[in-house]
Amino acid sequence: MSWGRHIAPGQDNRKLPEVQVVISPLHPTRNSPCLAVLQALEDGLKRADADPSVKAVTICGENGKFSAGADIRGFSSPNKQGLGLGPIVSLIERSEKPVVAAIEGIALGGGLEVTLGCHYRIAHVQARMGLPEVTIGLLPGAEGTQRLPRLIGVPAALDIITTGRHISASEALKLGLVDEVVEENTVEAAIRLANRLIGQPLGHRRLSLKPVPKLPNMEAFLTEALVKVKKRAQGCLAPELCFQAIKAATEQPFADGVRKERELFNILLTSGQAKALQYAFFAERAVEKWTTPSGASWKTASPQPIRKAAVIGLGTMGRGIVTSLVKAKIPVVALEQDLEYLNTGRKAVMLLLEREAMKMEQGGQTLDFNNPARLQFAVDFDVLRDVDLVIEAVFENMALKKEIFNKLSRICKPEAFLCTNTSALNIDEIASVTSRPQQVIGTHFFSPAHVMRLLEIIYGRHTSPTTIATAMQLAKVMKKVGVVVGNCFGFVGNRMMFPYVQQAVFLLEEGSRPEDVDQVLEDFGFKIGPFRMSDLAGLDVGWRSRKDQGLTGPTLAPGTSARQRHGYRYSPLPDLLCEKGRFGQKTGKGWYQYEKAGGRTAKPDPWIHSFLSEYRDTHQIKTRFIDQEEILERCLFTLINEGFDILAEGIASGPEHLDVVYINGYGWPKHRGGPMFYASTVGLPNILAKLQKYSEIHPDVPQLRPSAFLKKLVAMGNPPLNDWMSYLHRQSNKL
Ligand SMILES: CCCCCCCC/C=C\C=C\CC(=O)SCCNC(=O)CCNC(=O)[C@H](O)C(C)(C)COP(=O)(O)OP(=O)(O)OC[C@H]1O[C@@H](n2cnc3c(N)ncnc32)[C@H](O)[C@@H]1OP(=O)(O)O
Repeated sequence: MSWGRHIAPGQDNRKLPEVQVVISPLHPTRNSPCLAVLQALEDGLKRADADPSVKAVTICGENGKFSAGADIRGFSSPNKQGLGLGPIVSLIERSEKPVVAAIEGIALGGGLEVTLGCHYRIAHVQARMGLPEVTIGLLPGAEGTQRLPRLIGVPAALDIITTGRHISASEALKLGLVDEVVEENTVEAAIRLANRLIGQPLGHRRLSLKPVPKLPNMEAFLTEALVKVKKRAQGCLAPELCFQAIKAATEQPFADGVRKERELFNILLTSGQAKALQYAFFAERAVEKWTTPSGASWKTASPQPIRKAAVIGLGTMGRGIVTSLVKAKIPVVALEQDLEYLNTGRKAVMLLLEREAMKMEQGGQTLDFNNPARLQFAVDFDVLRDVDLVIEAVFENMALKKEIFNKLSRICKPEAFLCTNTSALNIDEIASVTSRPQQVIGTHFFSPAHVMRLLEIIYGRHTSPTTIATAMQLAKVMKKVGVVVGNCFGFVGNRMMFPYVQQAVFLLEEGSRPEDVDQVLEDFGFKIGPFRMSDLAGLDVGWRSRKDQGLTGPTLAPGTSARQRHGYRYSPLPDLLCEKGRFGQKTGKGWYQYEKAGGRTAKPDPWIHSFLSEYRDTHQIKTRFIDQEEILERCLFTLINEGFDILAEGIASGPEHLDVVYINGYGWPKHRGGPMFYASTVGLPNILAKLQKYSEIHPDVPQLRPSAFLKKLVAMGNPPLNDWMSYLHRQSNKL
């Protein structure tokens, strides 16, 4: 931080003296001396106040960035930061000399709270503002929950604080969060304004002295708002506590509201949820720095530019992928096998794009998709000659994919990248039919592809670092989180999902009902339990895959035991449902019943209950009561156990990768940090002990047998998650 006299350029000859206070940089370094920044700000203000030659103050950031707020790592250090900013904001507000904030770049969190203490705020047209504390499990604890509603009213403050969303300068101006938006030099504009304000009364600009603007029916508004906040939060504490703090602003004087804010902030700060959310923040950034076991890395690989892309197949996935590419402003050719499929696909894509355009318009943005240079539909592979990258998104069938890749290899220009959207198939086998396996890569999108943030990026044996870097860059441009993983059946996400779903089905065999299992996992925080998920995705998808694997259907060897495959436990329950045409929502019946085919409201189905009971009788399974703890442990611990195997095999380069996959692709509750982070909070010895217990009871379920890597970590003394990977190749004499 620096401070000094500042004479605004282009001023009149009176040359009014003032102070420019420069505050914290955009990216606080790891151990950013935040307290030092605060101290310097306080000292600067006090000196400005004491110096009679100083008539006004402007506060701005360094290098064209106002502030990204506190260094998030500081919240988990013993000397927790953030608590000291409130009094400084008050100090700014109390200043008898006008204080103007010059907001450039970003003003987030504590940074924005500083501006709320200022008497005026000027923002650059490209600046973004927000109070994202809720996203890291906190609330704006420097009196922000008390000042913002006084400035812009309760509904807008509630929206900004409970969602943590960033807003543009133009929206900030509309809301009254800033007084002026400028296109030129913001600091100079702020200095000019500060000079004009010298000697003018400031009382009405001190937000702590203002009442919260009234609403015709504040109580009813708040009641309704709380329901919405809780629904969105799905077990996450921070949004509700943000709400409570804002409610306090509507009911209590400023000082009491600040006390309440502090009390709520401390609850959040010491909650495990804040720690988990802050871990998730850094995990998402850590996975950008990908590496592979062969030594390829983000540091040395450079992405190639993608000027034009193609998508093959306009089914559900292809439509979403095309929409994402158009939104990312990448010209795209959408290809289908014949005109009939093309027309159906085109209509669906246009509908998606129209909806997206409408959403974007609300945020003041436009989406240009009616331009053939941006989006072209075709049935002829010849149009793919000049594209830089193709994403194949056809049916999950190896023979079909190989046929397409062979064709692509012959038609596309030699430097084009060939991506396959698959959720499980072998990338090497697909690449083997091309003459450029180094440019073949898996890009596993999640449905709906234009909404879901995860992109699993799967490298094969021959995939080049440039290809990985290009796919990662594509993910970034599409505003997705790319996670680089190795090639194995189901990759990371589905491979971990398999034992989870398998346990859920075994629990039904033993005595649970679908709604019991779903409830436990939804109470844990999953957006949707495994059976509701299966009904949504369609039971026929897994059925087809099991038929392909010879686990069921006509290729199954005669005399195979109904509940065993290859000597291990198998449940035919999902197959039996499919044989009865119960594919889930699409047929109106699955694990639940629906109001009609395509219906969305799942209702427990008495038919399923009696079907399960008959099934247990047939197979002489004694129905038993299964408690919530067992449901949770068997489903989650087998998923986590698979995660340890994945790490040990080098399929993912760290636990953060698995966590980012699960948070962004599988509805894992972010406030629990992802499955591997959750495992670290439960304690690896506890997980191991439970797996051992369940494995003894169910010796024919290999997924319950503790992973060797998990055992090793326990033997090594349950090290912190950050250190796990360093134990992978260390010898343990305790094993
Ligand atoms: C004097 C007044 C100023 C205020 C000083 C602070 C005083 C503290 C007192 C009060 C506390 C108040 C509460 C808070 O402020 S909580 C923090 C609120 N802020 C945030 O949540 C912002 C989080 N950051 C982001 O949203 C983005 O990083 C963004 C700033 C928008 C930049 O995005 P982008 O350009 O895409 O860059 P990256 O996200 O990849 O980030 C680059 C690297 O910077 C690291 N980073 C970013 N923000 C923080 C942060 N707040 N704390 C610690 N580290 C941060 C990020 O991890 C990347 O690191 P690396 O390169 O190692 O991966």
